[in-house]
Amino acid sequence: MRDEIARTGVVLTDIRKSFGNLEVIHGINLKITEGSFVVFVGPSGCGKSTLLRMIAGLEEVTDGEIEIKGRDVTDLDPSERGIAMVFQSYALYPHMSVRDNLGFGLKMARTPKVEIEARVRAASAILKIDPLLDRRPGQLSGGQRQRVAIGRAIVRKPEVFLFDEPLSNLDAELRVSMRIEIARLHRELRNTMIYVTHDQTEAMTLADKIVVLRDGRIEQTGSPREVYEKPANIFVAGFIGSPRMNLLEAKWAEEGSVLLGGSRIPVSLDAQALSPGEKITLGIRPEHLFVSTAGEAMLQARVDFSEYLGGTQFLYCQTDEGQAIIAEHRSPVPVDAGDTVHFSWDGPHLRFFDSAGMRIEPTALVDTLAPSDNLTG
Ligand SMILES: Nc1ncnc2c1ncn2[C@@H]1O[C@H](COP(=O)(O)OP(=O)(O)OP(=O)(O)O)[C@@H](O)[C@H]1O
Repeated sequence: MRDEIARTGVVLTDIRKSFGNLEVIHGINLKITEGSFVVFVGPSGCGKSTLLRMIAGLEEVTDGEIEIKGRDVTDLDPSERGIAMVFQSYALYPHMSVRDNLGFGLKMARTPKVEIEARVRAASAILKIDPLLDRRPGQLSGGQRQRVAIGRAIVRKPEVFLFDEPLSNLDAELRVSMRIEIARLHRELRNTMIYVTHDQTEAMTLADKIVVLRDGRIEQTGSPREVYEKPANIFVAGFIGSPRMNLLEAKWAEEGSVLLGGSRIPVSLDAQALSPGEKITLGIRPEHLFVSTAGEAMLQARVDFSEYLGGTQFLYCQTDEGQAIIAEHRSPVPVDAGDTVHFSWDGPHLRFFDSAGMRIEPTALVDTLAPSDNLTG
């Protein structure tokens, strides 16, 4: 028990938030291991920023408790919580030099001058911003400003770093390099980091654990591999991954087969809870659909659009039954808009969801996999 408390960076217990009469966070429970990198993702308005701001103390909780490193901080001021937050807007003081921006929070906390200087030096060395220390924010590029904003968080030596879409004002190339810097920073500092983003790649590459939110509730928490390979439900399956997982409406036929359109397709699913004729959704990722011959195909579709991206090609198709599917086509065989294509897949890549949208664990399938093939991440 003691060990668990020591290792727990942040604990949210039954967190609720209302604005006026409108409840937007509906009882969130989450344990964040100390030193881990947790990313909140979800559609616009699902409550990512509100949750982060409540952890920061910038927003009051309506109900529930927040603990940081075993200490109840629910009613503490932001400055007393041991957190530092990095915003999308950088929030730097325009009239101060970078050096003064970095040291300002410490100065306000009456930290001795030598200590401030030492911490500013250490942070600027970590972020390689030494040559910028005497400039003002207006004389910096977007990436440099964000580096200063991160530096300002580092000098405070927080227990927990909170990032609210820190890279979304940067252009694509800079986002990639800053993303790598943030990953490096986490590896060096080993602090707990909680990060809100819209960007799938940031979530997948930075997170130890992804928290998928929808409408103020957690849909799933898991490693990037878990949420990608074993989505808990149709919502997560459709949200994680770009392009999204194909979700095909089908009917359970009998043990070992489903009806997809007019065809009976063999599946390795031991679903005793399903009865013949019951609706079932098949999930298959674009990269797992491959162009095959008519004889072995599971699916026939017409290509509406084709996007050629060099290393790969996305085919946007309609099945004969009018279901939209996206396939990632990597073979050298050319496929163009207007073509009719036969698709197939390997059974283990298929995911199954019941009529309530929850994933059905393919027990029979898992039992027959070798341990090294198991999908737990
Ligand atoms: N100050 C506020 N007053 C009233 N409603 C608010 C306030 N702040 C947020 N909300 C509402 O709370 C819900 C969650 O908002 P929040 O900003 O946390 O979502 P988000 O997931 O961060 O969205 P986005 O990805 O668009 O930034 C939304 O419905 C939003 O309209």
